[in-house]
Amino acid sequence: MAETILQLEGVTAGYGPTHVLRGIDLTLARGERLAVIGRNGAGKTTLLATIAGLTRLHGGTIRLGNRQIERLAPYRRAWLGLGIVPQTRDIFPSLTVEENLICAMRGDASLDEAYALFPRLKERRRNGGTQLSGGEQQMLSIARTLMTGPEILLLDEPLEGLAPVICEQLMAAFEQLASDGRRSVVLVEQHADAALDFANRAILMSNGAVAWNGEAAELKRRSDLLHRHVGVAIAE
Ligand SMILES: Nc1ncnc2c1ncn2[C@@H]1O[C@H](COP(=O)(O)OP(=O)(O)OP(=O)(O)O)[C@@H](O)[C@H]1O
Repeated sequence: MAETILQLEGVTAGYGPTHVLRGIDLTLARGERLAVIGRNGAGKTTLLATIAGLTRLHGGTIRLGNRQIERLAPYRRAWLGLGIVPQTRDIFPSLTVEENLICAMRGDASLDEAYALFPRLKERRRNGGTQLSGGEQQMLSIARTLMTGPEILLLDEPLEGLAPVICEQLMAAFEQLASDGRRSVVLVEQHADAALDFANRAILMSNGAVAWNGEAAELKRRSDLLHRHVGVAIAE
């Protein structure tokens, strides 16, 4: 059985005094691809943000490998191998593409690898952050997180608002990133069909809790669950 790389137990978290996550238990194995599915406001972003240390933790534990990390600052979690690509992308608009990448670079990360994954970024390397299309900004946000050398990549709705052709390119890049089985990927996505095709495991979130946890392929067949928790049916 693959080694457990991330484990949440009884995690309750939110913003200030507000509780959004209510007792989350979750494990992630090395090389696993986990899809996180749920309606707007279910707590998907809050789950990723809590793993990355960006919310107020009210209770529970988070282990990364054999370390307990729930009290560590976000930058220390990043050093330990957690990389988050936020829904807001958060690229530095006054820096060029290359400068955005260089300022995140750690260890043996290389620009060549980032450019091999997203050749479009190489073409745009001297452009400022504000001169990029939405798809290019998303590629930059992903590539910049990769410069930190994450073992776990947390992707928050990376396809949101992007044209189908760009979505296909991004999904192909995720496939490539997960293909050697060393990196784990957690993908929060409204496009449940694309997320479930990519993932091997999935959770359904509802009202700040995990309502279902199992094989992604099984969830794809469970149109009753998808209907109830997401309001969509996936074409056969
Ligand atoms: N900064 C914040 N301060 C207070 N409450 C927040 C904050 N961010 C989110 N919330 C609340 O937390 C709940 C969960 O939000 P969250 O963004 O995690 O949901 P989500 O499943 O990611 O939804 P979406 O698909 O719309 O992004 C919502 O009720 C939301 O209003």
